[in-house]
Amino acid sequence: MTATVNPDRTQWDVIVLGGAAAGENAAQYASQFSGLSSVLVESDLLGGECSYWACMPSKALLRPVEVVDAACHLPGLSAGLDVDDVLARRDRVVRHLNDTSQVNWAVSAGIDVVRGYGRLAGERTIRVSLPNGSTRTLTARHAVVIDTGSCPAVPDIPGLRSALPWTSRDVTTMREVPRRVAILGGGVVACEAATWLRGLGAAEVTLVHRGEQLLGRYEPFVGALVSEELQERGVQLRPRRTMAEVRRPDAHGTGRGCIHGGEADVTLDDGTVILADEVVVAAGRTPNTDDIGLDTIGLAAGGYLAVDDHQCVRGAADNWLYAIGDVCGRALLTHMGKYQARTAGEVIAVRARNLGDLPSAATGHAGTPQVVFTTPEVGSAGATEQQARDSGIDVEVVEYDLSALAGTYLLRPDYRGRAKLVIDRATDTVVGATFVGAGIAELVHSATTAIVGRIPLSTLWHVVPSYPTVSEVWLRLLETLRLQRHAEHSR
Ligand SMILES: Cc1cc2nc3c(=O)[nH]c(=O)nc-3n(C[C@H](O)[C@H](O)[C@H](O)COP(=O)(O)OP(=O)(O)OC[C@H]3O[C@@H](n4cnc5c(N)ncnc54)[C@H](O)[C@@H]3O)c2cc1C
Ligand SMILES: NC(=O)c1ccc[n+]([C@@H]2O[C@H](COP(=O)([O-])OP(=O)(O)OC[C@H]3O[C@@H](n4cnc5c(N)ncnc54)[C@H](O)[C@@H]3O)[C@@H](O)[C@H]2O)c1
Repeated sequence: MTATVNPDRTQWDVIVLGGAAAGENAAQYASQFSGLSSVLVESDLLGGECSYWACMPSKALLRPVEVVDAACHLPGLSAGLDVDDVLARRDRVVRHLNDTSQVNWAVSAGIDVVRGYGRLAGERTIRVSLPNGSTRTLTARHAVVIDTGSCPAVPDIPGLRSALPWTSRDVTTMREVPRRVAILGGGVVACEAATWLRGLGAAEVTLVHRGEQLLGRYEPFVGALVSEELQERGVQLRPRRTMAEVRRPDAHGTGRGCIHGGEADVTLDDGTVILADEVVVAAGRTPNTDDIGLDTIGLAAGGYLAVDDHQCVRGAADNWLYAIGDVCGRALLTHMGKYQARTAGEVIAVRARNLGDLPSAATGHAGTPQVVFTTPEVGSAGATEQQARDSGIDVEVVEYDLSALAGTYLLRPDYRGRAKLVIDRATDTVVGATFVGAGIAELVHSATTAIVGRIPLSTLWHVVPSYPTVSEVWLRLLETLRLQRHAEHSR
């Protein structure tokens, strides 16, 4: 949809470059109660990666797989899925790649939208290449916010690029399910994609990753449990490996989400060959900063934009330049980008109107939550044990087998899962929590609350979980800790 903005207007108080959900939040929070005017400059769909090619379509594909899995493990039930219907629902979830409702929201919030590709052209100035080939120069009275996001990193492996592999955009918008898939990567995108590809009928799915364990940024038991379950579902794992060469003589561009040509021969670095109908690259992200005019303000292109806790870009004088979302590299998650955006928007309003104290995004990052929607789910908040130790915390840990709860037994009799808390002995508060298992996604917010709220364990004892729910793990963890401490003191 084309937004109607006076074509002769050149100045706003705030310009947001990149109109993902975070950019929308930054514009909203800067303008809402301050009277500041704001404009979003967007080259593609308003709403960004999350709405159309990442979080929303991936979760739309994963949910039916999870429901079938849950039903198949509950005696008395059975379930099946219709792939065409699942893909059709995914298309509805991404609104058939139409951003009209997002543009309508922006207009109703008093935020202007300019369609085109923007680049910095000096301080507080954005030059936009418009779809009709002309350019338009916009200036900001107060601030420019960069929310240009990230794109898939494609490693420099011989033959990989010319094989036209699928990236996250193809695998989330897939129109057909390849029979044999070779995935490069062992992180969140790779594990989630393997789950839905296999769940939707791919016969052979192989994950090739260079780490010791899948999901290597989490507590070690996470990768072990997810690997076990993926393997039981027939996914082949190739840890400590990479692709040495990809040969696909008949690669051709058939469109996003369609199989990009003929068979691919994927040779691994140990010489084994995998035959695949599609190759998926899920090997991390690259920030979109290589072509946004950073050189015009003396900043280097290509890297993440380092920011302070007001989301102000380091190295740009006078607090006019902010960065939010993936591009600042703090946490590549939609909800954290939106948190950074709310902070940046309020900081801009406070600075423009001399309103006093500046909000900071430090506190929320200490509890950074994430849910990985594999089967089983993985949920975490705050630090892992290793991260806490590395930051100098005197750490105490406690773990609990989630299958021992009445709540999880009722979910499924063969429940498998684990929970772990990382505790700061000095303050007797939780600084990190990790859960793996079915139905743990909604537990994560309780952990985030405990961490960000620095709730002492002595108070957590009075936060009584309902019976029989998975939340009872909180009580069991405290009881296990109590036993541990008793044993420690009696030694
Ligand atoms: C497959 C997948 C699944 C994911 N699932 C989840 C999940 O479940 N939960 C979660 O929290 N996170 C998830 N993520 C991560 C999440 O998608 C990203 O963290 C989030 O989308 C980043 O948002 P952003 O604001 O940085 O920008 P993006 O969403 O990357 O959007 C940037 C926008 O800027 C525009 N743009 C870029 N350059 C310019 C320019 N020069 N001029 C004008 N416009 C420009 C782009 O067109 C785009 O619209 C997932 C990621 C992937 C790949
Ligand atoms: N549910 C969610 O919250 C969700 C879902 C998807 C993505 N995301 C976010 O998107 C971001 C990107 O995810 P991702 O999985 O692409 O990246 P990642 O950085 O999490 O994982 C990259 C993986 O690729 C492997 N790898 C990289 N280069 C390789 C090579 N040459 N050979 C073999 N293996 C290689 C790494 O070892 C790692 O396992 C993450 O930060 C994640 O937080 C979040």
